[in-house]
Amino acid sequence: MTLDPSLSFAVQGVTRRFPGVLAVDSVDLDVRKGEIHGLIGKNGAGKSVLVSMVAGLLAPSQGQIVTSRGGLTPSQSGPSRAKKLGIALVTQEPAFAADLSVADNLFMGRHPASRLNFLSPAITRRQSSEVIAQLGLRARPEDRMGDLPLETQQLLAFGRAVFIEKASTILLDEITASLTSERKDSLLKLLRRLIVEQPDLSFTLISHHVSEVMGFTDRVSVMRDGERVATLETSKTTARELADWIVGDVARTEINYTDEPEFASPPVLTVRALKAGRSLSQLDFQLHRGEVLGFAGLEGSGKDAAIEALYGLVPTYSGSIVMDGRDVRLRSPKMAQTAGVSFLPKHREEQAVIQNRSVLENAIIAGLPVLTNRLGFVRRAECEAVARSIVTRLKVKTPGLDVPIDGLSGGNKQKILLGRLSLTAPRLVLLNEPTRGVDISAKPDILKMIREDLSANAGVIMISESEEELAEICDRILIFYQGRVIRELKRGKPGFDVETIYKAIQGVEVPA
Ligand SMILES: Nc1ncnc2c1ncn2[C@@H]1O[C@H](COP(=O)(O)OP(=O)(O)OP(=O)(O)O)[C@@H](O)[C@H]1O
Repeated sequence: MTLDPSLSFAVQGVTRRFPGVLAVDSVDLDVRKGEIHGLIGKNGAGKSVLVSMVAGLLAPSQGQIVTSRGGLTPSQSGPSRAKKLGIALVTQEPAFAADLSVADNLFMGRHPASRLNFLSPAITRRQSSEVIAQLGLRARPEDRMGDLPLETQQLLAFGRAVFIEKASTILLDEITASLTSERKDSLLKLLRRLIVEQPDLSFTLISHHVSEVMGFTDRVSVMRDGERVATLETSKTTARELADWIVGDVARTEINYTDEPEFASPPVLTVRALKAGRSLSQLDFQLHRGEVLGFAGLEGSGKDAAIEALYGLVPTYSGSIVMDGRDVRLRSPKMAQTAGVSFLPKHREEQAVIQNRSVLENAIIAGLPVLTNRLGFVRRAECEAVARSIVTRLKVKTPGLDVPIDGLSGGNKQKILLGRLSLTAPRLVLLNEPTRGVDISAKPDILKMIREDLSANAGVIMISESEEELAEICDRILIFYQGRVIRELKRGKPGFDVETIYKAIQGVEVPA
């Protein structure tokens, strides 16, 4: 295992398989010392699996990762080995102990090497203050980690890797995704400053943003379907060219066009000049019964704020929301439900599944008001009939109605949650990533159910990270970019294809 001294690490013929999935397919990749290397590709392209192998969290099925201090192979891998090689991975969800202080977290696991090298609390406090200052954060070494905003925690995880572990190969997995734009800019500028100060460092930056990669990297590698399809000098390429590499040339033929749908009835929802949270600055649109409308955009583009405002989760919104001709104020989820809105949140396990409760209870909870008699007792037989009909109609695989929902697969849980959405006969159904974390076999059933059942008597709005999925089931797609809708795509019209959706989301110019 030898490495060209100009390189920080080399991925050589690396493959990673999971049952039924070839996540990374014979990838070769060189990352140089002193460079910021972007890694970009659509969802599921294999970026995270690749960097997880470089960080020793997953062993390659084949191939090796080589650094100047040694390598990682199918038989010799592991996070502590990667750490010894000077590799650190920073992710969106830092693994900190919420109850410990910032200083304790930053120095966790760094045992004194000798009595003379003892890390006294005064030293860890002082060094923590220095890290905090380098990152320009508002925090103190003694603050409880769990009390700090996630953004601060993420930056501290970065600070630990760079300033305390002094790693030389630093992998950043989408850490810019949830940062405010000022924080993002200052972090990316800090990367450049660090590289100038320490030319042996390298940063490998996974990002979904073409503009970010164009603005802050030296070279960029594009992943598609598990393969590295290109490595480009950023200064010699354009955003358009990069987007072309990401999408590939198969996209245009994937979708079966149908005629442009017509919706003659009055709209169920009219939104005017909606402004909500930090990210949504302006939104105007109408939605009809029977229509499935996609919201597409990068994180922070305003699409999530829009859907949350429509479910009463952003009480400070401004603008007008008219449902079935009536002006409504949606200051709380309760008010939204009363107005006829149902919502499927993105974080199913934390926000929608009732853990340790049965399939039956999870299936009927939204319908309790109509399944309870005048004395307040639940009508058991009706509840069972409702739950059974959800299970049968959506082909939910469960050993019974009374078993805890926890044992069901992600796809089967999601079917239960989607089934219960229609119990209140909503006029507007909001779905945030309905196929997130769902096994592949359940996806077609879920999409069919959205298309055929949920939209039968309601207007449906759906957010999805998958352009393919949006193009498959939506009638119309609104493209959000930097807080507003920059493009509307209609089924049956030119541009209703994966390539256009992807480029429009990235703000890369596409002909209208
Ligand atoms: N633990 C796992 N078990 C089975 N399949 C997996 C596992 N982890 C990832 N995959 C699959 O490997 C493929 C590549 O996933 P990966 O997370 O690397 O994509 P990505 O490019 O990072 O996407 P995203 O941008 O959405 O994070 C996908 O098909 C994914 O479903």
